[in-house]
Amino acid sequence: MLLHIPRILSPEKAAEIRGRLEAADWADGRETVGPQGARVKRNHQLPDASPLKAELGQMVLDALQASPLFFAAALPLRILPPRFNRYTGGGQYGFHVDGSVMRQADGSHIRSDVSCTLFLNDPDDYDGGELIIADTYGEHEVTLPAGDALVYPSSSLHRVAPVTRGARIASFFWIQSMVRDDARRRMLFEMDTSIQKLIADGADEGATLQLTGVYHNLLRSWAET
Ligand SMILES: O=C(O)CCC(=O)C(=O)O
Ligand SMILES: [Fe+2]
Repeated sequence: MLLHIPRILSPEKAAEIRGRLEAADWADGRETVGPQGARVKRNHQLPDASPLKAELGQMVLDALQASPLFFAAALPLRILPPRFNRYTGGGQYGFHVDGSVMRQADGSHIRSDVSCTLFLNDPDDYDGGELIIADTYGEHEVTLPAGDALVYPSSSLHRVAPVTRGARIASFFWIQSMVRDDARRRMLFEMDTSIQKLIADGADEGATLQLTGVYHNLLRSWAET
């Protein structure tokens, strides 16, 4: 499931993070991928050991905590510390699939079920830079306003088109979901959003209670914790 999540960060918070990133020491993005990714990856990232990465990453995690839509869509169990990237001067990231199991600093591992790009500047600031995700319906091209995020299955082939003017700045990270299967996670998300709408529309209480029970019982049988 591809889902646009508006306003994870307010425009002010996104601007604050951008300001902090302006003076940052960027490293070659190829340092954090395997050989397959390195062949097609041409961008910059904050180094994993950078204190700024940890500080800004915590701001992103705090903002995610406050987003019920992100929670409903990703059903996060663990989130890898957010990273930050920048594409300029033709920088791009060719088609690749994200690593399936990622090692954390403490030696534990996270399975990537859901990938997320949180856009930190507006599409007017650059040309190109579309996040292009391939699925069975074809290719979806996405650029979003600063502060908005896209979640997409980590299993999908995706790429970032060359940035031919300006700079594209984003945070990106991976989530191990309580529900590993994308199709199940999508059904739960759709059920959750319809229940919320029925409740907001004042639907019959007994019926919404029963549906809420079905939601939780499905989650109970599918969730890994
Ligand atoms: O920059 C992006 O939007 C995505 C980056 C990406 O796909 C990755 O680093 O694996
Ligand atoms: Fe990726």
